[in-house]
Amino acid sequence: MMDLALIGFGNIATTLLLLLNDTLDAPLDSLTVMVLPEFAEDTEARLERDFAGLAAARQVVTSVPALLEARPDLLIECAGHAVVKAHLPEVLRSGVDTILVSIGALADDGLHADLRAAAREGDARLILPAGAVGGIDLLSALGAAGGLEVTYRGTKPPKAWSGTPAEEALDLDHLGERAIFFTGNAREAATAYPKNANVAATLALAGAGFEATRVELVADPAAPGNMHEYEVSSPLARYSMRIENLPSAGNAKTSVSTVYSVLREIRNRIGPSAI
Ligand SMILES: NC(=O)C1=CN([C@@H]2O[C@H](COP(=O)(O)OP(=O)(O)OC[C@H]3O[C@@H](n4cnc5c(N)ncnc54)[C@H](O)[C@@H]3O)[C@@H](O)[C@H]2O)C=CC1
Ligand SMILES: O=C([O-])CC(=O)C(=O)O
Repeated sequence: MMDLALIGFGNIATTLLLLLNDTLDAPLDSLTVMVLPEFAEDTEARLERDFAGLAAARQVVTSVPALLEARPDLLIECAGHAVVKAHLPEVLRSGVDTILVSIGALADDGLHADLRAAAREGDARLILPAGAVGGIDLLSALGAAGGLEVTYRGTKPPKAWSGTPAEEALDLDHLGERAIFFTGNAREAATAYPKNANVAATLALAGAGFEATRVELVADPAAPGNMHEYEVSSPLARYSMRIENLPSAGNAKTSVSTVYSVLREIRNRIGPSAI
């Protein structure tokens, strides 16, 4: 049915494989998972324990050349910005269609250009999923007409901002009320908050670009989840969006809907129709 490869075996990857296990009509031909060497043994054990029925053949690798030997039809990057830079040019140049989840990495214009050139060279496609946000279809369509104004606000409970520069501005453990700790553009947000502002980059890429997309980041002890709100004004349409996402059990920074967005991309590639 498909030779699937993943880079990363964290929250998104493992949840995605559980979903595929539950929803695919037929097993994958093969599943190749690339992890850091220190996680190889545990990952092999987990693949055999939980995903033996998901793919006819399963293997864990620790390098891109080993991954490419499996000749995957589709690769899903769910490992982080550093992996996008270090490994995806080679993957795309080798002709492997790639779903890039850590979209904020594309705030680096040079890297984005390299990836597009690699995809052209390899006759591969670089696929950017909507991830944790919605309305990307309309935003991207309106973008073609120009004249877009986009303002985005990302609000999460304080603990989702731990380990980020928000800690320098706020006492996240004792935050009593909502606090805006970042105001700037999408490039600054995606670069400074690589695990929390991929959505800002997605909106920028689909719409008005990294400089023109205004961003506010907020910690709120009363937030019902990871919230993404944005307003769009264009000569053709105006709309606003407010999404309250359930955080992942395995990573409070990442919304569960991100995994379903990747699942949608896979299903759209293997089903008889796409939506
Ligand atoms: N586009 C979007 O809307 C969203 C994007 N994301 C991004 O997706 C990515 C994955 O998110 P999660 O699964 O929640 O994170 P996670 O931290 O649970 O998993 C990342 C995994 O990548 C692995 N990894 C790191 N470097 C590696 C390497 N060189 N080779 C192989 N594996 C490596 C880590 O060991 C870890 O298991 C993150 O970059 C996150 O910021 C998350 C949510 C929404
Ligand atoms: O944009 C990100 O990096 C992650 C995020 O906010 C979410 O998953 O809700």
